[in-house]
Amino acid sequence: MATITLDNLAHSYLPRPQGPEDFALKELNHDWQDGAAYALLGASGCGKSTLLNIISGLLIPSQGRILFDGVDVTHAPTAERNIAQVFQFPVVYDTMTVRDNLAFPLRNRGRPEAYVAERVAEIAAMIGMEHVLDRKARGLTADAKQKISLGRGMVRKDVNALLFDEPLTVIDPHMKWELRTQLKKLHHDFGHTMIYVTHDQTEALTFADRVVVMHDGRVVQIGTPEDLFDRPEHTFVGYFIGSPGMNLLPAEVAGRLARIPGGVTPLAVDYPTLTGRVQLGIRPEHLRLSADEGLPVTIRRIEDVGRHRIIRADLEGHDLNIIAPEDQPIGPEMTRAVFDPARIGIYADDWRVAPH
Ligand SMILES: Nc1ncnc2c1ncn2[C@@H]1O[C@H](COP(=O)(O)OP(=O)(O)OP(=O)(O)O)[C@@H](O)[C@H]1O
Repeated sequence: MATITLDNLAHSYLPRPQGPEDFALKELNHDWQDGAAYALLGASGCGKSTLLNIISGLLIPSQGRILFDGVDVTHAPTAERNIAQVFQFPVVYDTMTVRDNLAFPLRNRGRPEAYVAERVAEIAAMIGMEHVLDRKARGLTADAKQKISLGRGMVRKDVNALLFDEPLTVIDPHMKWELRTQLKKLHHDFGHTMIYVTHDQTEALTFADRVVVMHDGRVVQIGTPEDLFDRPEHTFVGYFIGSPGMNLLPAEVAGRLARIPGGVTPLAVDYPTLTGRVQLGIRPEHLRLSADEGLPVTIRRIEDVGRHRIIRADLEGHDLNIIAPEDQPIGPEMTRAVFDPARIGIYADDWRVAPH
C-alpha cells in the first residue's frame, strides 16, 4: 500500500489553456492516506475519471506531480505503478476458466501455485463464484463477468492501490449491495488504499471512510459521510448529498439573524459582514412544521417514503423540503416552518462561512 500525494495537480485537455474554465481538473493538493478507503463522488463530467486516470497513469497531467510514498511517478507508465483497476465494464479473458481469470494477476507475478489456489478460493467465496470456477468465462452474464473483474482486481494483496471506476454499474441492485459490503469488508481485512469513483451518493457513503466530492473540476470537500451531511462546505455538497438535498434560500445576514423569504429566522452564532451571493442552507431533516411558530409556508405535496414523509412546501415562491416523522399528524393548521438555528449554514458565493 502507499500514500498517494497530489502536488499542485491540474489538467487541461487543451494545448494552451487560458483560464481556470479550460481545466477539466482544477489545481489540487492532497494526500490519499495509506490504507484508507476513498470515494470520489460527483455528477457526470465533473472530472472524476480525469483524476483517476492521472493516478493510474493513463493520463499525464498538464501541471503538477503525483507521488507514491514520496516517489515521483508522474511520468511512470501504469504497469510500473503496481495498482489494480476495475472498470465500469468487465475485462475478462473469455476463453479462460473463471479460476484462471482470477489467478491471472498472481501467476503473472510468479506466485507459487499453492498460494494462487488459496487466494483464488478466498476471492471466489467473496464474490460467490466457488461453484463455477471451472466454467469458461464465455457465456457468463455481464453481471458474473463483472464479479470476475472485481475478483481479479482484489486478488493481489501487494498493490499500491486499488482503483474502481463505477464498478457496479452492470451489477443487479441486490448484488450491488452485497458486493459493496464485501468490498468494505475486504478493505477492513487487508487495508488496501482504495479509490472508488461513483456518481451515486449511497454507494459513496456506504463504501468510504472519506468521500472526496468533486464539482466542476474542483474538489469541493473531503470528509467523512457525517461531515458531508452535517457541515457541507459548499452548496453543491449540501444539494448533492441527502435525499432530498439541503434547502438553499437567498439571505441577508446581520449578527444573529437571517432575513430570508417569508421573514427573519434566528441563527445560533454571529457572522461577519458578508459580501457576494449570500444563502442560508438547512437540511430538510432540520426543519419542522408548526401551527404557531416559524415562517409561513404553503404545503404543495406530501410524499410518504416509508421511514418518514417528505413535505414539499413553498416559502414565498421558493421550494422548501421538510422531513417529518411518519407518526406526526399534519393538519391544516400546520402552516409554518421552524428552522433549527444550530443546524443552519450560511454560504457566501457557494462556500460555507465560518461564524465569528
Ligand atoms: N479526452 C478528452 N478530451 C477532451 N475533453 C475531455 C476528455 N476526457 C474528458 N474530457 C472533458 O473533461 C471534463 C471531465 O470529464 P471526466 O470524464 O473526467 O468526468 P467524470 O466526472 O468522470 O464524468 P463521467 O462520470 O461522465 O465519466 C468533461 O468536461 C469532459 O468533457
